[in-house]
Amino acid sequence: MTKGQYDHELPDGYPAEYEADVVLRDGATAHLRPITPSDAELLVAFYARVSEQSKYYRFFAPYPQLSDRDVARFTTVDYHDRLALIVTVGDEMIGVGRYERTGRSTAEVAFLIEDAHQGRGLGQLLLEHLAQAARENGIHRFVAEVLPDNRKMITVFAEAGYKVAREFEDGVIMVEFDIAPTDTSFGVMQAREQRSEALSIARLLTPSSVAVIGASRRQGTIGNALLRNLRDGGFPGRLYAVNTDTQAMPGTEIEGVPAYPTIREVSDTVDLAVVAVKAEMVADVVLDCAAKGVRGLVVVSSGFAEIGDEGRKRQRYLVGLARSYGMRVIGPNALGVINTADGVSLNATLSPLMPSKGRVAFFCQSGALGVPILADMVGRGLGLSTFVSAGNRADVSGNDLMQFWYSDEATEVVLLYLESLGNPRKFSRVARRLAGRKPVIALKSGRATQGVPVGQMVRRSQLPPATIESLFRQSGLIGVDTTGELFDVAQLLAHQPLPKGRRVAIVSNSDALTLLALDTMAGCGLDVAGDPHNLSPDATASDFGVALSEVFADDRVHSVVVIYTPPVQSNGAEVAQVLAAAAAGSDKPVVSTFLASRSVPAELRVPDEDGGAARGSIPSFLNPQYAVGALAKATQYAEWRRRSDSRIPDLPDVDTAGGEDFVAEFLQRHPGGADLDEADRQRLLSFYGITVLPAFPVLSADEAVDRAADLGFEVILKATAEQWRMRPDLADIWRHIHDEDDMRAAWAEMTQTFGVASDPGRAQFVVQKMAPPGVPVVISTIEDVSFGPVVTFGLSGVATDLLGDRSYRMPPLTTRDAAEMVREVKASPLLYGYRGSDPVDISAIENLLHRVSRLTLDLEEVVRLDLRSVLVSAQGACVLDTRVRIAPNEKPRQDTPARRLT
Ligand SMILES: CC(=O)SCCNC(=O)CCNC(=O)[C@H](O)C(C)(C)COP(=O)(O)OP(=O)(O)OC[C@H]1O[C@@H](n2cnc3c(N)ncnc32)[C@H](O)[C@@H]1OP(=O)(O)O
Repeated sequence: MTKGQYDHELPDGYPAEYEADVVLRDGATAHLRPITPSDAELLVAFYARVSEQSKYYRFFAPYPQLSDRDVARFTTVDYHDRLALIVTVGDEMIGVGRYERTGRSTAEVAFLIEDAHQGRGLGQLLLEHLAQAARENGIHRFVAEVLPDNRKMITVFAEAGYKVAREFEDGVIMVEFDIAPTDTSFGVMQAREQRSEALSIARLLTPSSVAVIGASRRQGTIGNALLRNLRDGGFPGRLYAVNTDTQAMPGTEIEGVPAYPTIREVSDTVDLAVVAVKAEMVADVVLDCAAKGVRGLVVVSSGFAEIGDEGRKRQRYLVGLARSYGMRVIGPNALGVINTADGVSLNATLSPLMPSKGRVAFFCQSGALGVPILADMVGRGLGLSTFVSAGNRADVSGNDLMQFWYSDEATEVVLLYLESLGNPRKFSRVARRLAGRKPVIALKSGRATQGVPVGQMVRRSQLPPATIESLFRQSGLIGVDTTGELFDVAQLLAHQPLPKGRRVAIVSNSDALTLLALDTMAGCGLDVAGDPHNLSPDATASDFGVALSEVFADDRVHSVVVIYTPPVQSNGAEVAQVLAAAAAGSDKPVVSTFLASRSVPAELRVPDEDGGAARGSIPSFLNPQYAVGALAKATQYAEWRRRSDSRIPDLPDVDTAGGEDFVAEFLQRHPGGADLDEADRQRLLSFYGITVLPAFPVLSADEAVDRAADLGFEVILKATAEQWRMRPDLADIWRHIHDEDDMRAAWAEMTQTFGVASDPGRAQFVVQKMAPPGVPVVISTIEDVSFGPVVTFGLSGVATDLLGDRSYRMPPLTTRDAAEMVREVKASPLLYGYRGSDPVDISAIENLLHRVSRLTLDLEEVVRLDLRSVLVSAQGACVLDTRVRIAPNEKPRQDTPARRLT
């Protein structure tokens, strides 16, 4: 292996003077430079095995460039004020890290640290090594970055006495390690994952050379179409056709492209392989690609997870194989990828139409929809940056792409067509981060419950369809219902600024269309800024000009809708020119309904250097409802972006480790999972600072009286069985008890109403101290197949239940999320003081919501958590009744060989 074989782009912020030649302890020299994401990526792409006696790490499934006898060695050198970690294989250095001393005791680790939930990951080993090296060098502390969702790991550190220091804007937490003088074992670490993910996707999407494997000579076949589309899409790099049925002879061509029987015979390097051979042959092709040093695969072939168990096995094998050679895979069963960037112009898809270069990126989960959707984009003249239809998403997922687009400068707007959300816990975090930087418009199908095609791979959400919109909104996603709307909103956001508020001015020469616009505005929360400028049907361009200059100058106007219906003697071009001139340079977004167009008409276009529509171009919609609808979505998104009070509260009293230990111990007692009894529920919730008013099971009237006396009256006597709780026709399941006589009378009555216990040994009633009166509310969590954990809130009662009056959010909850959850339910006025009642302590509800959210995120095994009776009053919240279920976590981990150390 030679130096320079890997990319060494330095991340921002590393001064060049960190580069230097240094002499290693054993006398060898090495060129020292900061570790880069690609170094780190390279390192974690190895499987490593540790020889306990030495500091040598053996790679047994190495990069193609390394043989399985290669041994990586980690050496630490002291270089001026910095320590450097040098990773060498044989005589060659494959990675260099530096950790920096400030004073004599602090060092910083600039490393990618790999997730090591299962066993000891390479990142963990690196850390152990660093700790050792630090100790040897008299360094007592260093700092590493951790992603906040890795709570388990943070807990491990906290327990071991490491400080979790600061939380940064993009959610990275710095952990400070105090290096103990003796052995230190590190827990799970994951950092810079996003940067590394983005980097590998960027490489995959910008190949200099591409081979189509299975490039058929027969027109009309998939392999042939892929080759032609690449060729005709203007790919400027080197293109090769691979077809086993060709001669290994110079000059052999398919579709005018140099052809070879296998990729191994291509004399050039190949960056990307587009694979369209029968599923059974894909693994062999992958091995050939690995030998060739290919970096990425787009596997179009079907016959994988979508066909059942056998295909799933084949898919796992494919991904494992590819990743063990450091290759990323798009697919299998993929439509492919497009990258319109200058100098790339890559159309590795089955779509013969390639949209022009633009600022919109598109992740399309459906292959079948991909082709018509791309055609629609071309029809609308909507420019594209990248398009990915990743098929079964066995390796590269929508989440990965969102991470890539976060830092992709060519992309300003992201479109998602989703059928399911992959890893939902990750989805909300990644989406929220991306949406904080650029608009993300999402169309989610898979809401229907009837008539769903058999064998559909999509996991169906159990949540009421309307809640999907609110879950999207929480993450800052712009949810839409149709592909038309997807592009309408994209047209607007790709070309116009975000509205600064809700007030809209309408300038129109059609009363009928103005009315339609006003109706739509009323329905979607936009306000009218003053009276509409209703011009006569035969208004001239200068009439429009006067009205437009007024609204653009008016500070009360946040955005402008222009409706123009041309009279018979059309002067459309003139009106368009006037509009374009009036809008130029304005920071108010403008939308129009103009000559029944649904793109950016030539007159309203600000051309960019490629002849496309640049920012400032004014999109035009088929009718004013579409225009206003798109504006409303943009306005909501802009409001989300402006929110400043979105903080995830700290909850310092939460004892995650206590909760985890409890769950582990509970699962030992109940290996298959079980509902928790009263005492266990109290204990578990106490780790999260949730106090439940104790309830004492009683078996007889005498016992009930004794208990009540112990507690001191006032108490309640409550029936506990599930079947009674749910029956609206029965009298109250609990009674307020003042004294012994009350208790005896109530006992007699209630045992009469609810029947005598079938099992006399099992208590059917509990005695509980009387809680202060308040409004009863419910807080629960649901584990949804599509969205992952979801926290819900509502007021108790049959009516609110029937109406489904609940709010839903994905954890973690920000302070804003919790506040909105409470306000959003229709019955919420009862909490804020209704008809003379005292307002309740809203912050107590919000506090409980945060604790429940945190517990759900921390303890995945808690599959159900209901605080099903919480009384809230002006004095606070009192939790009366809960239900909790713990079950073993059977979700398969998304481990791939490159991420696991075996
Ligand atoms: C919903 C969407 O649209 S998204 C897209 C999802 N993907 C799909 O729908 C793809 C579905 N189709 C498949 O998966 C098919 O199996 C395909 C397209 C991969 C292969 O199609 P087939 O026509 O069966 O392939 P076939 O075995 O005939 O080989 C095609 C060509 O590749 C060549 N070939 C076969 N194996 C290899 C190989 N290992 N290496 C190189 N070339 C090969 C053959 O020589 C043949 O060339 P020819 O047509 O010039 O004679």
